[in-house]
Amino acid sequence: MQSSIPVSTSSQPARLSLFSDGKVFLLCEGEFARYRGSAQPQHLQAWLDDAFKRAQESGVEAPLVMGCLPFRHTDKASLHIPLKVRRFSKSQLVQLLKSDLVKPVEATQALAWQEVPTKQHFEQAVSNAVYQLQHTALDKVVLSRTLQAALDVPLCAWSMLLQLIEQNPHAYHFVMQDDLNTHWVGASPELLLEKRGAQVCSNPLAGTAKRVLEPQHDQAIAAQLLNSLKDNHEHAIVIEQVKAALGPYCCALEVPAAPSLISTPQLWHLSSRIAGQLESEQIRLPEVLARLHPTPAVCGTPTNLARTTIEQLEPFEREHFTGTVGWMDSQGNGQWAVTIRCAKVEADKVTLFAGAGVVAQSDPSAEYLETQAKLGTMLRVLEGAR
Ligand SMILES: C=C(O[C@@H]1C=C(C(=O)O)C=C[C@H]1O)C(=O)O
Repeated sequence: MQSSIPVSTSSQPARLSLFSDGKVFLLCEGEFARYRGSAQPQHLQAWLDDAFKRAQESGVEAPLVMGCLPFRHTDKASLHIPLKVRRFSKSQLVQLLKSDLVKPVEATQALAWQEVPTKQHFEQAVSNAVYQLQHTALDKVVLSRTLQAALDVPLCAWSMLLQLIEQNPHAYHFVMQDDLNTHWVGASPELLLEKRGAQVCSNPLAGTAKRVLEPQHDQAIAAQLLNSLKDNHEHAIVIEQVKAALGPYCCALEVPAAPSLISTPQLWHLSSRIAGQLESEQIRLPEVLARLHPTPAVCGTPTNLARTTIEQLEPFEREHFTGTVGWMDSQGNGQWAVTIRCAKVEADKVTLFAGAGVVAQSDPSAEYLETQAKLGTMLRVLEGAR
């Protein structure tokens, strides 16, 4: 069976990737094995079992798998087992980035952003979705858009990471190298799944409002979000599905009765931290991830109808955007964040992504503004990263 597993074994010390939960920063160097195969859990698990065994036999110390699982189960996963994993605190990593990893680029370039789809097409897509939400079984769908810019001078993903850490200290930061010239960089506020022994945790976010500088007005916006029927409806749909996905694996599951508020520098979100105790520690993380992903925070409900609607209405490929990014050890413990507030950085192009949950009461121009506010996380970074 070995030949059907897409394995590559190489040692390219230049390969670097990073994942953090805002406290511990895992810097991964080199590559013992790479997986560019199906994201289906049975394929993934077969590769993981084999690759971890070979890594241990070859003397890789405490091997981890790192990488991204795409939005669509039918797209390819991008995972690797690094040769070496180093753990840093935030201040240690920032120091390392400044002294070693960040290459200042002399020429600055003003990025000429192109909206894909255009504002008009995005708002039209939201209107079409609202019609379907009012007339079909569709309950919620998340529609997204991109900003794309050509690059005269390559962007340094590590320099972007440094800005992200400084501007968004409380986030899941990541830099993942997809191929030699492609990095995914971001600071996600959303935990899809964490597993430590038999303890699992998920912290879905859904329901968003843009923050303002004036503190009293900002608090009023937060209070309005907490009381908004539309946003609570969007949120409840996600919580129901996360509960249904985790429930069968757990002997105990704690779900807050109502959402609370969390903030990023730009946004308020409705948040629910769901904690569970697995019936058995042997339950495999990839299987639970596959059951959970995609939640209606990034896809919609019913899931298949939402997926079809997204394929009909979004004129670009999401690839890793709204997938999941993270790490797992050979015991199946790990952390996986939702791949949002991110950029795909290629040699000659950068793409930013953002989406918004659409329900029957949605207003197209408000959803456009919500995506614009979400794009602000990466736009702010690009102002200082070159
Ligand atoms: C899809 C994104 O965000 C998701 C959608 C949210 C919403 O609709 O309110 C909130 C957080 C995320 O789950 C994004 O940031 O691009």
